[in-house]
Amino acid sequence: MLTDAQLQAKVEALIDDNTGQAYGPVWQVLADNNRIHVTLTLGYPTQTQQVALEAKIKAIMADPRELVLDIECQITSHATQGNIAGLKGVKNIIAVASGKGGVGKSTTTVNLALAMAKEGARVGILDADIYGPSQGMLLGFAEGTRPQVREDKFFVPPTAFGVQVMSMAFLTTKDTPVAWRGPMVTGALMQILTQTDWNDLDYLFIDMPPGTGDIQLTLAQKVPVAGSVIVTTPQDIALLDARRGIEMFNKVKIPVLGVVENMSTHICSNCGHHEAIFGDEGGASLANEYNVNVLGKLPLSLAIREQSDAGRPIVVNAPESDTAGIYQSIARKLGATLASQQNEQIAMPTIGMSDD
Ligand SMILES: Nc1ncnc2c1ncn2[C@@H]1O[C@H](COP(=O)(O)OP(=O)(O)OP(=O)(O)O)[C@@H](O)[C@H]1O
Repeated sequence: MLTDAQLQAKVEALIDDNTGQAYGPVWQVLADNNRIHVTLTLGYPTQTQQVALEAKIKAIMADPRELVLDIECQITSHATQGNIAGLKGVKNIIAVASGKGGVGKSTTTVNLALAMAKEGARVGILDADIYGPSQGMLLGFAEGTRPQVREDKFFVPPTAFGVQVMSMAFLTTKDTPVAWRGPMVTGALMQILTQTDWNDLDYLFIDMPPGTGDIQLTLAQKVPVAGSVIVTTPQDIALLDARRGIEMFNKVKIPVLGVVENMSTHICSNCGHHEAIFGDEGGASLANEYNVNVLGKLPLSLAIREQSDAGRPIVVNAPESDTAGIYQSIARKLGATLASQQNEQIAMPTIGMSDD
């Protein structure tokens, strides 16, 4: 039988799919004659990998004793740009942005947020896409949904599939935002952000307005963000726009945690053939140029659109599908990338609603 130290060395050398590197000393192994108890402590959630990881550990240990694996997740709060005050009730804000409209930013945000929740994190979504708020529809909220207001002071975010959600659309009529100009939009969004009673979130995803204009820049300066994700399609023009997105975040010193390439291949619904109709590897060349990772690639898929339109995004509607698996993998990589930033927020004041 292997000793604890030998078992420990084996698990430490295992490669973490989410980082591409060996796990290292994040394990605790305690074995007796019948049982090997392994505890893995990570800075990001990875609940959906439990079964696969157990199988991997069993295979490398080749030991007849019973294996018990506990995965513990300790998500810390990461520094914000310029160390601006964080948001009460939220450990990390992740901005999801695109250089231009219609590339699937909202669809990606909702599926990523739901995937992160499935991995075991506490998650929220703020729909800041003021001119086309769609999170309410994507999550199946009835039209006219309004948040509760507690003590005349703060909004209680409605929840869908365990995710806390706030949207300007919950507070306005259909025509309101169109008439607003930039400063009103950013003012209103900051107000919603800080006056919502976010309940103990590990990650708050912000569905940013598309583009890289004044509104986006102001938000990127004011919202206390831990990291950003750029959604792009492989077409050249979208890539050009995505560059502006990356440059905007670089300018305000928000880490770009990765690029998600959406609608990257078309899967024929008759024969299952994959075709890169918008070209290949666009996201990868963008990521190389700016030294950021491609977190994953989503196919152009009828199921993604249909299930989004029906208010049940694919991650909850078809959790066993290959596509849902891609979102899960992206969510884990995103969490792992943020955790690897090693820039923990140290006892900073927070902004937001307080009870006094
Ligand atoms: N991978 C995909 N496969 C098929 N359809 C998709 C995919 N991603 C998004 N869509 C569809 O494309 C349309 C635009 O997506 P979405 O609203 O998410 O884009 P957006 O970038 O947020 O747009 P906007 O600029 O309006 O905010 C939607 O109808 C959505 O269902």
